Amino acid sequence: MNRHPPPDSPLLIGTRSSAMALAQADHVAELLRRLEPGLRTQPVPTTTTGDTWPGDLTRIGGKGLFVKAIDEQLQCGEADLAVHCLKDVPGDRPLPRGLTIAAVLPRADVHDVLVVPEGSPVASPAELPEGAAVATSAVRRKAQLLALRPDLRVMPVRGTVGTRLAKLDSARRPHTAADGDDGPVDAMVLARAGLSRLGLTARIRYEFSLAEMLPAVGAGVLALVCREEDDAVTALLHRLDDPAAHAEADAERSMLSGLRGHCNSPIAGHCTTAPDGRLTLHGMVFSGDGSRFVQTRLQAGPREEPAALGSRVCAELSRQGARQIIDG
Ligand SMILES: NCc1[nH]cc(CCC(=O)O)c1CC(=O)O
Repeated sequence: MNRHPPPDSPLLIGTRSSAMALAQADHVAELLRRLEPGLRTQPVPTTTTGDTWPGDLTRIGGKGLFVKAIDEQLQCGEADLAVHCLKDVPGDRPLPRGLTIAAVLPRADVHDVLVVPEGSPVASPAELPEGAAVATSAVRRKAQLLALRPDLRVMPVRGTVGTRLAKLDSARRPHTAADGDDGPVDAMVLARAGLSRLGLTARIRYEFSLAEMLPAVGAGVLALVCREEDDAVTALLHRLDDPAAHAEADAERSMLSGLRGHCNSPIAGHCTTAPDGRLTLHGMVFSGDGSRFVQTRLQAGPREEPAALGSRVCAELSRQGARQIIDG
């Protein structure tokens, strides 16, 4: 089925209105123009509940809120495709009805990085003073920070990457009860991929190794979502699909959904593709304070589907006691 008439109207790209989301939508528009030089696209920015709510996201439905509003735009025809950070797409439930991931773009860098306030001499986690405050709202990052440095005080932080950096740099910022922030911090953990999309990699002071900080499931992956019935858009987007990144994403998300990892479980997963195409999936599940964890790293069998690898890693983590650690 073709898109709603008129057929020559621009392809509408549903996106959040944050700078990172707009940059991602722009990037996809550029890729589409390279495929189809005559194609016109138009971003349709939306401010989601997740963007406007200043407090703890778990109280209003979790970080799935960022994608929910955009998915609704797609479902009701206000947008023809959406660009989602796969990391933000909930792993414990199927995509909304009628929507499909038509493509996964080549994967960006998956590493988490440490950013410090402008002028701070700190160059690594080891150089942070005893009891230093580090900002992140990701339970996965918190657990792994505490595993590295149990003395750190991990502080919640919300907002777009730009807002977070502004908070980091303003040593004395007004405290509002609603935002759950607790005064100045010594450092912040962010994803390299996000900073890179904003042209802000100069702010990176230290890159965590994968052994120090295993990434989130879907880290660095942009997923292009559209209506399943929209054959023309599905076929167009499919031409942008990166099969290796797609397979890695499928393996990681299969592990995540198997663990029924709701958005606040400290779960990390990273799948890589060997030159011969064989996938290896490393999965970890942590207790909230990082003091306990289970992990496994398994390679796919010769003809094993990515999702089957994810299930096997999930089963092995469960065998090691992942469930008890998640339920705490
Ligand atoms: N939760 C916000 C979010 N979603 C995706 C990215 C970065 C890009 C990526 O890893 O895909 C970020 C920012 C961050 O975690 O620092």
